[in-house]
Amino acid sequence: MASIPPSTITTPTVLSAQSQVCGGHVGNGAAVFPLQRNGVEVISLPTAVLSNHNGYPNVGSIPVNAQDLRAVLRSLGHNGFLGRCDAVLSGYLTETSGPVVVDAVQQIRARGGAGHYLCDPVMGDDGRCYVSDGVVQMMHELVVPAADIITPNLFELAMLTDHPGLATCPGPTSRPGDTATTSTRGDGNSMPTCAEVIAAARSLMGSALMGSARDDAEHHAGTWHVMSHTTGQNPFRPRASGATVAGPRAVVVTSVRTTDLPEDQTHVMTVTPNSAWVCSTPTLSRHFSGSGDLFAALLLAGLLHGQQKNSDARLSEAVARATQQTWLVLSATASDAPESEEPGELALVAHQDLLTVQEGAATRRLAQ
Ligand SMILES: Nc1ncnc2c1ncn2[C@@H]1O[C@H](COP(=O)(O)OP(=O)(O)O)[C@@H](O)[C@H]1O
Ligand SMILES: Cc1ncc(COP(=O)(O)O)c(C=O)c1O
Repeated sequence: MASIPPSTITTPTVLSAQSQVCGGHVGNGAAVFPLQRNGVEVISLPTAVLSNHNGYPNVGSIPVNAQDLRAVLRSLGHNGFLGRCDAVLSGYLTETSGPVVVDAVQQIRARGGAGHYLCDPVMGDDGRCYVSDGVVQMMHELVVPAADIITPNLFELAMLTDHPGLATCPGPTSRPGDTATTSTRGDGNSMPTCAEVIAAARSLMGSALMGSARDDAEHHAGTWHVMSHTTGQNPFRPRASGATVAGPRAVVVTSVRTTDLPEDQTHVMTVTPNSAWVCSTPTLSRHFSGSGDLFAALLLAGLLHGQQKNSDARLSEAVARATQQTWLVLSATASDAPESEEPGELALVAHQDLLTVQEGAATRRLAQ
C-alpha cells in the first residue's frame, strides 16, 4: 500500500487515544465526531474497548494489550498517518496503554511533526478515584510531564498535586466498568480558593514555568498554529528529538468550585505561567458521562484553528468557545429528557450544529 501523500489542505490531524465504546458517547465516542465536525481529521486509537460507559449496570469489554497497540502504531507510522499528526489528544489511559501513547507523542515529535499533546488526565471526579494506584503514578510521573496542556477536573488536579487546600485522593477504588466507591479522605466537598487552584496548577508546570519568559508569546503563538502542511515549513521551534517536556505549559481546570467564585455557576479555570482566567456558565442539574471528553476535544479543535497570534489570547478564546459549545450540547441533551433516570448519553448527533458555535462563554481575567 502506498503511503499517504503530504497534506496540501488546511485540515489538521489529531491522534486521539481514548477508550472506545460500542454504544454511546464517552472517550473517543465523545471526541471523534466533535473533532471531525470542527474540521479535524482523526486517527482514533482505543486504549480500552467497552460495550458502553460505566454508568450502566452491565459493561462488556474486549482486552487491549500493549503489543497490539504498538503494532497498530507501527503500521500507522509506516503508512504515513503519524507523520501527518499535528497534535495528540489523550483521555482514559491504562497502565498498558499510557506508556505506548507517550511513546507515540515522542515518535511524532521526533519525526518533525508538531507533536503537541493535550492530555485529559482521566482518574476520577467528585471525590471518587476510579483508576488504579499504578495509573495515578503513571499520570503523575510519565504522562502529565510529557503534555503541553492538561485538562484535569478539580479532583484530578488535587490527585496530581496533593496541594494544600485541595481535596486529596485516597488511591484506587475501581476502574471504568466497575462501580466507583466514595473516597475516605477527599470528600469532594472541601473548597479551595482561586489562588490555591492557581498555585496547584502552576506546581505542575516545571520547566515550562521556569522558562516562561523565554517561551512566551511568539513561540507559544506558533505552538498551535497549523501551518506546516500548507507552507511546507515548520514555524515552531523544534523540540530535541525524543525530548520530554517537564510539565505542561497550561492547565485548564474543569468543574472548578472555590470559596470565592459564584456557587450557582460552573467554572473552568485556565492557568498559564503568567496568567489565569475563569470562564463561567450556569450549572445544569444533570451530569452526563463524556462531558470532559467532549470539552477536551472541542478545546483542541479550537486551538488548532485559532487565529490569535498571542498564545494566551488563543488559549483563552479556545477555552471560552469550548466551554460554551459543551454547555450548549449538555443543556440541549438535558432538555430532551429532563426527568430521565437513565444513565443518559450526550446527544451529539441530534445537536451537532451546537458543536460549531463560534461564541464564547463569559471570561474573566484573574488577578494572579
Ligand atoms: N452539570 C453541568 N453544568 C454545567 N456545565 C457542565 C456540567 N457538567 C459538565 N459541564 C461542563 O463540562 C466541562 C467538563 O466536565 P467535567 O465533568 O468537569 O469533566 P470530567 O468528565 O473530565 O470530570 C465542565 O468544566 C463544564 O464546563
Ligand atoms: C468507559 C468510560 N466510562 C466513563 C467515562 C467517564 O467520562 P466522564 O469523566 O466524562 O464522566 C469514561 C471517560 O473516558 C470512560 O472511558
